[in-house]
Amino acid sequence: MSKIIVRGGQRLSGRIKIHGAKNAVLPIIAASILGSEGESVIYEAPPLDDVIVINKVLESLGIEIEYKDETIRVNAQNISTCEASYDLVRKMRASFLVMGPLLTRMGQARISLPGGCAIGTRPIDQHLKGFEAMGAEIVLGQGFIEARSKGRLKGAKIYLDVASVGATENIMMAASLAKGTTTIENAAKEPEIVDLANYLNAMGAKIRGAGTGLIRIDGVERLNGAAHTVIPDRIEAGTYMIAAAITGSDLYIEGAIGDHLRPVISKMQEMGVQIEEDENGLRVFTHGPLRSVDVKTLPYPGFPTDMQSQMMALLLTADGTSIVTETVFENRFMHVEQLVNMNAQIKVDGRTAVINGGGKLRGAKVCATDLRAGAALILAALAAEGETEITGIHHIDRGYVDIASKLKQVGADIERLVVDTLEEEVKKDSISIFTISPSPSMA
Ligand SMILES: CC(=O)N[C@H]1[C@@H](OP(=O)(O)OP(=O)(O)OC[C@H]2O[C@@H](n3ccc(=O)[nH]c3=O)[C@H](O)[C@@H]2O)O[C@H](CO)[C@@H](O)[C@@H]1O
Ligand SMILES: C=C(OP(=O)(O)O)C(=O)O
Repeated sequence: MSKIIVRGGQRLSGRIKIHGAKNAVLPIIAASILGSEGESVIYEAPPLDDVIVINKVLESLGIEIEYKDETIRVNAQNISTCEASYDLVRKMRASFLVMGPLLTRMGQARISLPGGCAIGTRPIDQHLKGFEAMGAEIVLGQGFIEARSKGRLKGAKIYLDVASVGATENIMMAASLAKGTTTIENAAKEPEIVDLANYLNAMGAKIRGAGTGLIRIDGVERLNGAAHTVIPDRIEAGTYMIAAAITGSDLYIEGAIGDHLRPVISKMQEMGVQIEEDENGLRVFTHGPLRSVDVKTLPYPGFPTDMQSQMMALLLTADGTSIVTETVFENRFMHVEQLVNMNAQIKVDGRTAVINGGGKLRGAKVCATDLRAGAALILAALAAEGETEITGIHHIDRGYVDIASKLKQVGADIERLVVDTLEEEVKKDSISIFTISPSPSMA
């Protein structure tokens, strides 16, 4: 088991380079299933545990896949089975994104039910509603979902009850090979949806309106492999922006796209953080104390739920009382208990947390209960007095490449102990097909 040790109080300076976006690359890898001829080449694929898992899902379907130097090559000409096993799907919910591509290309898919996770129940009813509207028959079995279609799926008008990111992606992929036109109303507008649509269009799909609430997909008869470069990870970028602000430092976040981070930039500026944008990234620095603000998470372009816990860590260092309301997931305050162990003053009532900022954070032994909770603990630890020991690091590895070494390089007193290289972790998990460069923090 690995753990991260942080001794707080260091000023940071320099540049941090942002990797490709986890939440963009996962659906893009799933979409590569649709390419019946030619190779897909996916650049800027971050070396994350989640990427390894979805690659393994594709491999288990008989697809040829190679992952080297942050580039994934997929040859999906032959697919030998339409079933994704429980062992893989339980490791990562996003595995369910292979349902749409398999169903539309092969006429059937059988996927284990993705489990609930720490941040909420996370149903998939909107994905299934979309597939059914396109003519698929859905069978819910013991622990699995099977979808079948007689012939090609048919284009349909689909209204999503919630602007679900995953449902929008799954339906968009399924509709790409359907007969006729599909419209998705109340579609999610996240930049990752636009990135997926760009990749699908490069494969030969006809998608318009991605990034708005109304997406129109004119189905085509076949799609082929294509080359695509994944967008930078806005949540990774936002996390390092907060690292700069929480330590009163000056950091340049290389690769961050300001337009993808508008709600985060705006809230941080409201707090008094200085942010300068240019075409290559963002400079984040502070002058003087920060002010409290209220934050409500919402689907894009609202404040991202994936930045809520990190923002809460920052609000602990601001003068005054802040209110954080989580509207996207019903159980995403698991980090509060851990932050309270670090002397944070936070009270939770349902979906609202009241944060009394300005007190001294103290180092403690804490546990990452989920991915972004883990990021928030690292951030709080950077600002805390004394030493913090963070366990549950496997959650953080799902979404951050080399977080400890990236922060160390800009001056943080941080180390990762009892280290396995990604390669060793992969071996333990009997994954042998990938060649992965050892990551600096783990070597
Ligand atoms: C791999 C990936 O991209 N993960 C992101 C994706 O997750 P994911 O795609 O799972 O999140 P959704 O947008 O689907 O979920 C948003 C809300 O809709 C609900 N819902 C969703 C689907 C459904 O069929 N029925 C339903 O009720 C969920 O329970 C949740 O309350 O978007 C989330 C919201 O921005 C982010 O936190 C995750 O990081
Ligand atoms: C919740 C997240 O991811 P996932 O949907 O993969 O669990 C996240 O990235 O914060």
